[in-house]
Amino acid sequence: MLHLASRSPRRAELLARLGLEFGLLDLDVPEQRGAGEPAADYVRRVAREKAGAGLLEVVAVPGAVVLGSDTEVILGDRVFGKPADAADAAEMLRALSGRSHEVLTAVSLVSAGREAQAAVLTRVAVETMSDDAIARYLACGEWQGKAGAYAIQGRFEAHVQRLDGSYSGVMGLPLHETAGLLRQFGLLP
Ligand SMILES: Cc1cn([C@H]2C[C@H](O)[C@@H](COP(=O)(O)OP(=O)(O)OP(=O)(O)O)O2)c(=O)[nH]c1=O
Repeated sequence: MLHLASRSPRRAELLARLGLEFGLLDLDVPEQRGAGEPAADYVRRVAREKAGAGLLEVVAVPGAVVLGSDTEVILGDRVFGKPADAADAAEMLRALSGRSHEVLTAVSLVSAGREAQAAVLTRVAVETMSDDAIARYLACGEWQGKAGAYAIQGRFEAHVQRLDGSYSGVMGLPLHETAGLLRQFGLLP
């Protein structure tokens, strides 16, 4: 039985598209990047920790497999997680305006005896946004709880010039790579 260790409704919606049944685990795993920790190591570590924390909850269930995932927005040496408030979100959007950044999502699958992971990097080019355009976007509220203060699956897509990589990965769960991991665990044909 598969369990999704996530509070993100997007991840549940995306996973459901693969057509398999799964349970939901409500966990709160701290996301704190270590000093000097490379972004890719950080995203992979947090995804593994989410899956590992989930496994502790269901370890008594025979055949339990847990999926954990993490998404961060990377701009040079800066890593943007979920903004703390509107001011933080405004700062992130000003930094992303008029340039390309990367969205990195790692997915971990763990069971009692096994672990596997995939990570997907997607390049996203954002048009130049005026302060007014940023203020209008912030007013719609969709930035809340999203890495980098935007949700590509909503109004923000109008500001995206190009995307090279995985659209579902930007939303939080790259479906092609996730299906590959689930196949390795015998959960998908
Ligand atoms: C960039 C981007 C991020 N996001 C979301 C995906 C993730 O839910 C969130 C990044 O935060 P995460 O810490 O990866 O996930 P989460 O806290 O929402 O959920 P959980 O840890 O319980 O699984 O940002 C979008 O929905 N659209 C986007 O375009």
